[in-house]
Amino acid sequence: MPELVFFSGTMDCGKSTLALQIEHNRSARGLQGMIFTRNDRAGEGKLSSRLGLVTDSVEAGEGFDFYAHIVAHLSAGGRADYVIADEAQFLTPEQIDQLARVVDDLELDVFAFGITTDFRTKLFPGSQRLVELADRIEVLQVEALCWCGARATHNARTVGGQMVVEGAQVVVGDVNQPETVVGYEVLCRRHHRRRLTAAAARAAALSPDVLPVDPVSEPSAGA
Ligand SMILES: Nc1ncnc2c1ncn2[C@@H]1O[C@H](COP(=O)(O)OP(=O)(O)O)[C@@H](O)[C@H]1O
Ligand SMILES: Cc1cn([C@H]2C[C@H](O)[C@@H](COP(=O)(O)O)O2)c(=O)[nH]c1=O
Repeated sequence: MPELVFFSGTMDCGKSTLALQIEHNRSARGLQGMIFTRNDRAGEGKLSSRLGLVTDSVEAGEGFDFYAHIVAHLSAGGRADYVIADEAQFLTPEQIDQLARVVDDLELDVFAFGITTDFRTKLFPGSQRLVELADRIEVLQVEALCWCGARATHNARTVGGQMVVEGAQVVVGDVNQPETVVGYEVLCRRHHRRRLTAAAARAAALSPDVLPVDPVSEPSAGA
């Protein structure tokens, strides 16, 4: 039975790598995939992983119709055994509906990859629709880690090195960026709530305000 599967996780947890592995394993067995992305950091029409792998893809922009595109491809004698859609958080809810129709009416597996929530911890519309429609939601097994060592569950955005919680939902970018540009950092919920990035935690640790109090000079309880 064909499925719509949503592989979700934070930024930098290996989603695009897994998409490329699924593509590799299936094409090695003679299957033909159709690969789509939107706003990949490597540029238009590319699906890229931080491990250095990259493949060509079809750029699924704002008005792109997945169902019509795939039907046209098949009608022209093309072959398609499965579909991969990376950066699926950027797709519109209508486009996710089209992907569900590809599964149900064209009987193709669709593997969608994306982050669930944005830097404000709000669902992306495309991810929300995937959660609503997917046959299966898979959380990536290689967990990204917060600076404290806990599993990272949230994405923080930094501007000038400071964590922000206001701004446009979509700003293409990456983790481990210099302070001068918009960057991202994955955090556990506790530290996302406290707006404590790795840099903020380092700064707080160095601040005299939080240095351990010398018990000798500390006034006694009753004083
Ligand atoms: N130099 C490296 N050596 C080993 N693994 C790496 C290296 N750089 C990145 N990775 C792995 O790649 C993952 C990011 O993969 P990627 O597919 O680009 O993530 P996503 O698409 O989820 O943002 C990291 O979590 C890490 O596991
Ligand atoms: C949290 C968040 C992320 N983005 C952008 C930043 C990247 O270009 C992609 C995520 O890519 P990845 O392969 O999963 O690392 O999404 C954004 O536009 N808005 C956000 O809130």
